[in-house]
Amino acid sequence: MTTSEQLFEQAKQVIPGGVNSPVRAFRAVGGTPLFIKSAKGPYIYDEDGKQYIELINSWGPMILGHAFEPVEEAVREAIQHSFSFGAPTRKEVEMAELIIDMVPSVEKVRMVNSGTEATMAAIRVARGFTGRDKIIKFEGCYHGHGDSFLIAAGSGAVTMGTPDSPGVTKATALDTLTAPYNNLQAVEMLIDNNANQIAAIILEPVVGNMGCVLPEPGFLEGIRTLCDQHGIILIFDEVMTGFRLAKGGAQERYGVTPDLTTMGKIIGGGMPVGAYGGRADIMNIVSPAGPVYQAGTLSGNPIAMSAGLAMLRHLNEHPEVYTRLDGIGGRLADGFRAGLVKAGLNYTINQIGSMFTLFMTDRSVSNFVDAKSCDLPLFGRYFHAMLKRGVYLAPSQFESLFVSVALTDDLIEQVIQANEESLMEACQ
Ligand SMILES: Cc1ncc(COP(=O)(O)O)c(C=O)c1O
Ligand SMILES: NCC(=O)CCC(=O)O
Repeated sequence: MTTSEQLFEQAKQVIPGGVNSPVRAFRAVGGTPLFIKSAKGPYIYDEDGKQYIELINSWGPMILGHAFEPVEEAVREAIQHSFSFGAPTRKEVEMAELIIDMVPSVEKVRMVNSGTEATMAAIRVARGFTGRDKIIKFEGCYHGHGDSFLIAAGSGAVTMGTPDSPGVTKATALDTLTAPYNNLQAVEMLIDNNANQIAAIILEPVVGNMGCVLPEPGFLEGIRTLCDQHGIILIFDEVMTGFRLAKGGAQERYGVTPDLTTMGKIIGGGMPVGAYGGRADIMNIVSPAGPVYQAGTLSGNPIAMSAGLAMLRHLNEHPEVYTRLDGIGGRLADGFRAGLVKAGLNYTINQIGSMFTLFMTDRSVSNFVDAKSCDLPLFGRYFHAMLKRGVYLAPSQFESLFVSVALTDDLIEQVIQANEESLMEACQ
């Protein structure tokens, strides 16, 4: 038995399914999750001392590689002054100013502790502002585990076969309307059939949670126009894409401006941080400025703010990081395509910047139905073949891979080689 196997046996006795978040279990691919001991730069190390090249990077946050020194230093400095005050700090002001500088659509911002908290608060604010109850989300998008979002949800929810989770009340589910991603007509119909009842449309401007799916030309613009025409608040969930696809996120890259933005992952430099922000007139209804309540004992935590500030400052001051990430993502996608050709497979690769997914399907993938057409047993064999070759992928077809800037040219070549061999092995 490996140490990971031993720990997993122990974990299953005391933690549901042995993991603290379902996506970590190897349910969809079989086998035992690796228990991780440490990570540095482009590598992660398991409890058995094995080294893997990282393509998950903590599901996004470690965009500069693991244990990035300026972040480490900032945390070391911060812990000397105690861990939490539950009172305002200078760092929170600096953090808000920096976010507003990097993401121009954000005029005011509130810090929370996770992406889930950010999206839950954002729809409450949209409902409070508009006086309407319903929201529209897209099939296969994941916005954290808030009740309103576990309807046709992507990521771990679809991986585990529970995109509509039990435990969500019927009343809550009725207030969440869903449409296929990239389908403006379906959204228009929902709006027409629910006149003056839609508070918000929330979407991942580039989806990461059914695998990586890009908005088709005109889709984001069309949603923006519909929101303007019908007094609907447009929420971009940039928990994954924020500070990743550009320093100003997908909204900068696509030139479409939401009313509210939710953020997470990179914003905390690896610490538990989320944020939501946007138009000042909307954010001013948040308590104590206004009546919509939202709070948190540990919100704006000084250690987390220090880590996040160090991360965001680096990204803000080094735009070349994004050029490099685009280069790495592009090279990997090209290399993976070459691997597919060699293996005689006509599968689909979606990539933008440092996000990408190899979908085990011949169809082009632009929505949840397309994503679900993948050969999942083949993906499982491919996943394990990659793992055997020292490449750590997300253990599900319904996830995007996240590249960090720590990936050197040599490592890119190793990953491309591993992909080619793994495709061959998986198809045997
Ligand atoms: C787009 C998106 N929104 C929200 C969330 C929820 O964030 P968290 O896991 O920090 O609660 C995630 C990931 O988990 C995400 O990918
Ligand atoms: N796509 C999945 C995530 O980004 C979240 C990870 C988690 O829920 O643990």
